[in-house]
Amino acid sequence: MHLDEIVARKREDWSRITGVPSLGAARPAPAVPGTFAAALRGAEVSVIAEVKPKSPSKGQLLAPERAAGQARTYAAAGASAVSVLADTPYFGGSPELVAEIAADPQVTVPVLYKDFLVDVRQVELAHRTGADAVLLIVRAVDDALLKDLLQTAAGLGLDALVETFTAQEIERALAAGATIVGINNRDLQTFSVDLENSARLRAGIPAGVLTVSESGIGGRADLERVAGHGFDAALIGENLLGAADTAQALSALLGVTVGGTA
Ligand SMILES: O=C(O)c1ccccc1NCC(=O)[C@H](O)[C@H](O)COP(=O)(O)O
Repeated sequence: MHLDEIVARKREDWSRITGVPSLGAARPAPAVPGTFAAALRGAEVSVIAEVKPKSPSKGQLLAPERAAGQARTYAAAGASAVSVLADTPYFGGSPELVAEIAADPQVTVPVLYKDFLVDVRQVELAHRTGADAVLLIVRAVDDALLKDLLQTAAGLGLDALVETFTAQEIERALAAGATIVGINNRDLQTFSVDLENSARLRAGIPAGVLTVSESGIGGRADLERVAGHGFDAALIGENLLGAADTAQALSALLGVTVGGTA
């Protein structure tokens, strides 16, 4: 199930939805613009840890009943932000899961709403969950819609992580006004992962724009490599979720041991 198929299904689903779905509960405090961006600044390289219950390439990664607690574990172990899948059919998440995590007082870090956005109403839905930021995938939309999504997010106080895979997509992201640009190491058509993609494309992003290397990042050596290429943050899912002890795996990745610095 590659990106084109996922995006086609999202378009079809949203063409049938009227209005913006209600989440059945009052959303928490309004989003504060810049919260997610601020969390990525400062540290040598920040980690956005992902709550991804399953994936098309790897199948089940996290038992559904453990998904909400996983965000707490990540926040306690030093993640700078958490990314939570809102997509149900392919990734096993939901907007309700994002809302539960965003409302959890023990999740003390910003929350990224992770879905395949093809309609501005999805940004409104993300806002209702209490998330701090949305992911926008350049390849999934045309330039006009990308701008609309970015402007809608900004109008609601949400930051946007704009995901790219090629130099041309980086240009499109910047032209649309992106201030946080992600470079995916996973080719979403073939699922092959190559960390060199981040290294190759990093120079195309000007100073002042926050940068995130996404996918396929494993141990401390990978994170150091990403930091060495000047990235502000790394988005990491599978390699943390596959560890026997995710808190310990994240601490090791960040170079800290419980109670001190490694
Ligand atoms: O993760 C997948 O298999 C996938 C398949 C199709 C479209 C998107 C997909 N992943 C989206 C992501 O952005 C990753 O979940 C994220 O970058 C974290 O990657 P990883 O650390 O490799 O889990």
